[in-house]
Amino acid sequence: MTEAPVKMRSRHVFKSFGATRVLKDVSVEVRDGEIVALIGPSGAGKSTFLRCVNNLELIDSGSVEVDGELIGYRRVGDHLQPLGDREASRQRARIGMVFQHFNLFRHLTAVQNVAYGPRQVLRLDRATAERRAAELLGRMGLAGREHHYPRQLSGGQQQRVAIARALAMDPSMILLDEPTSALDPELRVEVAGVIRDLARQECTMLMATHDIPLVEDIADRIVFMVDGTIVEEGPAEQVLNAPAHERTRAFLARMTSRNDAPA
Ligand SMILES: Nc1ncnc2c1ncn2[C@@H]1O[C@H](COP(=O)(O)OP(=O)(O)OP(=O)(O)O)[C@@H](O)[C@H]1O
Repeated sequence: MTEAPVKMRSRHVFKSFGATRVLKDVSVEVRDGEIVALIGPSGAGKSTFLRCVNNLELIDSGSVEVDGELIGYRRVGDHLQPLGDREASRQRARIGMVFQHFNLFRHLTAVQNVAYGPRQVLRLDRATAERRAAELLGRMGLAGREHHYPRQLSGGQQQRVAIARALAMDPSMILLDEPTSALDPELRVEVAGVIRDLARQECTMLMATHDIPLVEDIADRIVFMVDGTIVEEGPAEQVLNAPAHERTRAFLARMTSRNDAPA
């Protein structure tokens, strides 16, 4: 079987915030249609890495490419120059991002939240953008909630609006940052179901998560990161069942026992 083409490739990414070195030589590949789970303890740098892929943060050195295009910088001769605002937001618009705390506009309804990007960035007219938004909300099981404001929706429903919002831009890939971790168990199941459906539709996803059952369910590959460095990566089944590294084993044991603990 030939391997799918590479969708996202990071090479030797370093990122610091002041004196805090957060990413230290992170090289990751995500292939077209692949679901990659980025796992690891709190503070490992998972969110920061996703933010770098989406150009919400600029890396200090190394490179990130999506569909072969350099993210955050342009080459000028031998040098790299940070992109201007316009180019940076064009890149951001091509990569969907779903956040832990949904990040919906509070003053916009569900359908307006989903239609916002297509109207502002893709320049769709209002009727077309809202019709497409309503269709996507329907696919997320939110028919009838189109005109609700975020405060009138449960956390699970808000996260499904956020996923619809990401899909509305026809993204090249979707980054999910702890999409289920702000949710109660039953709402988590609801959102996990939507993410599982997307995985079946061969969306390309890179997801930072502590939700090991969701990882077991949908991930093709796992990247395990500790303290800004990748400790282990491989096919999900292999990493979950026979982790090669002691730190991966200890982390998974800790996470699994926490998930199995009575509520
Ligand atoms: N904007 C920032 N300014 C300063 N430090 C930051 C900033 N963003 C992240 N950090 C630091 O970077 C480190 C990694 O944070 P990050 O949120 O990427 O980790 P994480 O693996 O996603 O953790 P969690 O699982 O808790 O979400 C932490 O020490 C954090 O305090």
